Amino acid sequence: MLDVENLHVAYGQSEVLHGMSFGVATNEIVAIMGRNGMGKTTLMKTMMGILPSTAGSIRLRGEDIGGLKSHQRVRKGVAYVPQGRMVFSTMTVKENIETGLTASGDRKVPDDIYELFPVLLEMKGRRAGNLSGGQQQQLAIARALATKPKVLLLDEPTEGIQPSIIREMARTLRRIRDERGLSIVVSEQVLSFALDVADRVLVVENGEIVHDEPRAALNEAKVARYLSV
Ligand SMILES: Nc1ncnc2c1ncn2[C@@H]1O[C@H](COP(=O)(O)OP(=O)(O)OP(=O)(O)O)[C@@H](O)[C@H]1O
Repeated sequence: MLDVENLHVAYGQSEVLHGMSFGVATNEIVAIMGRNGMGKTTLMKTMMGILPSTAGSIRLRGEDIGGLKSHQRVRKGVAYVPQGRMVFSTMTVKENIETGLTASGDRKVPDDIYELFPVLLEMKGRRAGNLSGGQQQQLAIARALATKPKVLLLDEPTEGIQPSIIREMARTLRRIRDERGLSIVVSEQVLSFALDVADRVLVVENGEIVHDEPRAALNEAKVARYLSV
């Protein structure tokens, strides 16, 4: 579904991704793990077209999308839940979700989005800024799903969220994958969440992928060592 090959990204003269390659299959959930500053956000932003790459390719179902602008990538089926959620705090919950509809062409928020996140239906008239962190994360995911994506990118969705909600989020993401046949790429520092949610775990260290293993065969101790400072 998604193929990243030899991706290089730099801020000015300083290269931070040094030739990353990986693929994500249809229906697969891949967790990209790594400590702060290792390049996860840079990778996510580059896949979404927010940052340019200096070399390499990004293909969606074989089509090179690396030259497209973000909004064009959304129309091709890539959706993004940024770090820190970035909901529009003065807009209502419903209005936030509706911003995703321009890409799908739907005129109203599909019922199945509120079925996934009943709390958003309850709160659809409230300003997003008044929601809790966990509710805002659900809203950011709902907004992304409103674009009807094939690939969902989430940047550190568990950041600042309490453990019970983190477990629920893992279940919800697997349900989204099962029901919609999506591919999901999630960057993460919390190993227990990655183990709950992912089919495959990659580790990024200093802008390179240093570990890539299916969940079922994962050497947890080795991954934990990469994550410890
Ligand atoms: N705007 C920028 N200008 C210059 N360097 C940057 C910029 N943004 C990030 N970097 C550097 O790029 C490297 C990768 O940062 P990135 O934010 O991608 O890491 P990360 O793994 O997502 O970390 P975090 O978990 O803190 O988000 C770091 O060394 C960081 O200092």
